[in-house]
Amino acid sequence: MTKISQPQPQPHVHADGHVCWGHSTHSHAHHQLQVQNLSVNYREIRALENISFSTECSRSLALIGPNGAGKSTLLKALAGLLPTAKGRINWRGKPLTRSSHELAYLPQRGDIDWNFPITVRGLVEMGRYPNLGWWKKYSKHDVEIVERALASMNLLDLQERQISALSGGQQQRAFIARALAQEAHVLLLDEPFTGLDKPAQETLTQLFRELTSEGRLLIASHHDLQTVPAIFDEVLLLKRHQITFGPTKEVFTPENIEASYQF
Ligand SMILES: Nc1ncnc2c1ncn2[C@@H]1O[C@H](COP(=O)(O)OP(=O)(O)OP(=O)(O)O)[C@@H](O)[C@H]1O
Repeated sequence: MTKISQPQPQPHVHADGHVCWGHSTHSHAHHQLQVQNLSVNYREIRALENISFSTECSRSLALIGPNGAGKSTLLKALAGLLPTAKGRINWRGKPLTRSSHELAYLPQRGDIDWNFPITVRGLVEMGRYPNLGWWKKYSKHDVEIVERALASMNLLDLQERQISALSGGQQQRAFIARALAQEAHVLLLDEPFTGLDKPAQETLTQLFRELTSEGRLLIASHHDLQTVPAIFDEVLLLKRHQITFGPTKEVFTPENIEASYQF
């Protein structure tokens, strides 16, 4: 059987200078994520009510709000891990589904079993699973992509190490490398900065810049209000319902923060 080689996703520059990550076969419109009137329930409890926003490739969006505001719920709904009670989630004009290879979800650190016996390389190779054919055999192309993902996260020296034997920052990098190996366009990250020391936070901030500059869309829940303007260009303030959404410079104001946290 002949394997038909897939075109590789890569950054594309639009006529207006905007960069989008993806395949050359994708439409030339900016890759947009549109969330319309989204509500999510846990059984009879409504966790999110009427969320609407629209963002696109090359952006980094922070989900901000107090404990229980619905940040993780929104990320899980975007990842297709929770059913929506109402509303729509569209990516590039079509409903976003869990099976989309273009989307990678990184759970909260506490939700990951760090003692699971797997090496860094094994974890990153898992990122290729959705892209493999039914015969589940790695091609040279898959190996190259795994190598590239390990290299870009500076993990080549640690690739044979068990994930349980990494520092918090290294573990975070290993999970992001898995998302890169998946060649995901949209990265959904649940509290990626939590538990990282200052140097690791700075490295992750720099990595965010690199990922958005090559046209990916990053959406992350975030607790440290001080660092929001330096890391994220858009903000969605939540308290089960939507307080506000927009560019950080415009909507990340003391009034809106207070409305969300009710200090
Ligand atoms: N599995 C579940 N079953 C029932 N209710 C849940 C479940 N998971 C979360 N909830 C509830 O949904 C609401 C939103 O929770 P969510 O975890 O999305 O908040 P969050 O903003 O991520 O909070 P935190 O900052 O504490 O991580 C909370 O009231 C929470 O108790």
